[in-house]
Amino acid sequence: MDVKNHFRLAVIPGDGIGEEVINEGLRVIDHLSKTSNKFTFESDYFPWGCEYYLENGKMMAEDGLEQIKNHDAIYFGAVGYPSVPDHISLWGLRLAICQGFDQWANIRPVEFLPGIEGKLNHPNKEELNWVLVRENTEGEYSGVGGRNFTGRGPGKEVAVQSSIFTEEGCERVIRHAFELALTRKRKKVTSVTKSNAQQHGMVLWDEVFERVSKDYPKVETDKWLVDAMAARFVLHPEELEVVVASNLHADILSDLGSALAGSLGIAPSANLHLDGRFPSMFESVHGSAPDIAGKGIANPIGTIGSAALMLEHLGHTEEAQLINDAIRSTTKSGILTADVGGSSTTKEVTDSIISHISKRYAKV
Ligand SMILES: NC(=O)c1ccc[n+]([C@@H]2O[C@H](COP(=O)([O-])OP(=O)(O)OC[C@H]3O[C@@H](n4cnc5c(N)ncnc54)[C@H](O)[C@@H]3O)[C@@H](O)[C@H]2O)c1
Ligand SMILES: O=C(O)C[C@@H](O)C(=O)O
Ligand SMILES: [K+]
Ligand SMILES: [Mn+2]
Repeated sequence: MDVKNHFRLAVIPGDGIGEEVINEGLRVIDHLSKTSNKFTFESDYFPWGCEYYLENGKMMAEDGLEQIKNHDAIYFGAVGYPSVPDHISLWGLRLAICQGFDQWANIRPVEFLPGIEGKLNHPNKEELNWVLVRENTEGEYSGVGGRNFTGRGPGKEVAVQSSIFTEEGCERVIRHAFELALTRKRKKVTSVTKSNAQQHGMVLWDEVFERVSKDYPKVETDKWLVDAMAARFVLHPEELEVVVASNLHADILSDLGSALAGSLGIAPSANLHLDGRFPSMFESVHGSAPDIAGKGIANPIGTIGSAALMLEHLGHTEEAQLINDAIRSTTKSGILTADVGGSSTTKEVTDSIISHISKRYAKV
């Protein structure tokens, strides 16, 4: 994407800790804007989510997509709260945006930050980093299916939940994984499916992977069934570089990856639409964490890291790097929230990240 020196963000804090962490992310972006002088931005807030649903009967405004389609990017907190069924909240907001704006590549890096113990027993943890590329518009999230169409009585209900895999949908995300691999030190793409059991859609995926891989002779390839891949995340993470998988498989593997690295709270993500028609959306991998909401202890790193992905997407690679460096300096110095073994608050972690950004500019 071209460099945007001024951009408009659509900010959707959503529910639970979504609101808490998005404010921290905005504080970081605002500070960086002022200290770097490289970009300016304005943000429009959209108060959509479960509270909005309880008042209005829908998760976002009727013309919600229309209202945000011309923004340069969407900065998203998290959606979902026990007051609303999860499938209503997810379909009404996150999926409405990801699918409505054809954000077909969900990029989910897994990084091992210094000072965070993590849950992985590996000799070279700090050298590990891989990225999951999640298909983000179809597959198991097609939404196709239904209930009760047999008219059978209580205790005999039937539900159908179908997946849709299209050749074009598979190809664009697989191709993107190869392009991403070309930009990395180790050029390797691993494809994940469950084509032994899912003999239609996932066999199509495998065939497309095979075909696309021929266009990238310099990229090493590998393919695994998802169950074995879950084990491989734990046993041989050094073999992972770019991992491309379906919507549901990559969803599950991304939580596993972030837990291995220490916590769900540290994982960033980018929901990319790369065809120029709609904005992309940047959000943490985690959800609204109702169990810790309102306590001021949520880890803001996933959301702040997502701001770095957003700046990179908007052409500000150096500033994105500064955020990532400041995150690393902060974790290294032991300023950590409880989920990663510390006792700092959400705000204290952000303050530290901001102060590390300031230090970098003081040196220049
Ligand atoms: N993209 C999204 O907006 C998104 C992602 C996942 C879940 N959800 C929704 O969020 C709600 C809660 O889902 P869940 O409990 O399965 O997943 P969750 O990610 O919200 O929480 C899982 C566990 O991780 C912890 N955790 C998550 N983020 C954290 C952070 N930043 N700092 C510290 N700890 C953190 C939580 O406290 C909880 O114990 C549901 O409604 C679900 O549908 C939304
Ligand atoms: O799968 C989803 O879309 C919800 C959530 O688990 C996520 O990872 O974004
Ligand atoms: K999120
Ligand atoms: Mn998830």
